[in-house]
Amino acid sequence: MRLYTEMKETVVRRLTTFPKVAMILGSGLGYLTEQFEEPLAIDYREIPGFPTATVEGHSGRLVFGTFQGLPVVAMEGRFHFYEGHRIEDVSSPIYLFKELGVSNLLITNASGGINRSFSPGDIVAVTDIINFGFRNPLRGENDRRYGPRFPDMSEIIDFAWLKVLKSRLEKAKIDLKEGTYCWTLGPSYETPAEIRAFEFFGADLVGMSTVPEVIAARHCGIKLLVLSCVTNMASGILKEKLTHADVVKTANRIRPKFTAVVQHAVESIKETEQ
Ligand SMILES: O=P(O)(O)O[C@H]1O[C@H](CO)[C@@H](O)[C@H]1O
Ligand code: HPA
Repeated sequence: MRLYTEMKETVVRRLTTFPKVAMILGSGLGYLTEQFEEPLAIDYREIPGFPTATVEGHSGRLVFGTFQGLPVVAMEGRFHFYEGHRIEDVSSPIYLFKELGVSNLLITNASGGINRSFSPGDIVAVTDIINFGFRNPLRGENDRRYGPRFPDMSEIIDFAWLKVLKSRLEKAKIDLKEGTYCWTLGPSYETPAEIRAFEFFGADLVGMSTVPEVIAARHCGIKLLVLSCVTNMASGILKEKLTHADVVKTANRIRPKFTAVVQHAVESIKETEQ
């Protein structure tokens, strides 16, 4: 689509190396870009047609650099449907990544834990999703240059990539759980009755992002891994009230562990290619 090539042209003018790996950093997880060598930040406002990030904990920059020896780009701040963006704009960064030649995408998010074996601070590899936002970014005319009209969704992530990551984390004695992520539109948190319903339908985690990005990544064939930080137990599971300030606080609390898991995830890419 013309829009994505325009976005690409603006970004490319500033780059010396094309990224191989892209990351979308969830609420409170933007600190990861501090680990990048030779960082180059581009404000979303500089990119034509790119939406702007409005949520606290999402600073609104594309940061390029080197991480674990690989050229990377990270979104410090993602787009959520509840901010008022069109659903196709929520997923537009994925197509920019595709245009830039990105082969691997690591999506991260903050989520509420529905599965009672999870605790705040846990990191969960998302292995499946439920679209309870009932919106699809592929609605409308399909651009066949990116992918098919009816993309397969039977395996949303790259399980070979996850396998390597799990074996690395086992050796490093870092715990990684697995689960199904359920998307709600937000921005209000869920009610206890909604969480009971989502639990019945097989959800382990709940959040207000990720699913449109996953659908777009499957559409255009980028290898995907999704890591969720459980920042709180979902509504009604504990007595506490939910606040975004607490979500960001917990995401910050697990900074060393989360950084280590992402380092291993990027290192794992090298191993899957051997
Ligand atoms: O999914 P991310 O962007 O990490 O953020 C999560 O945290 C916010 C709510 O606290 C919502 O935006 C929810 O989706
Ligand atoms: N619900 C929805 N989104 C979230 C939550 C939650 O409990 N925690 C972090 N993001």
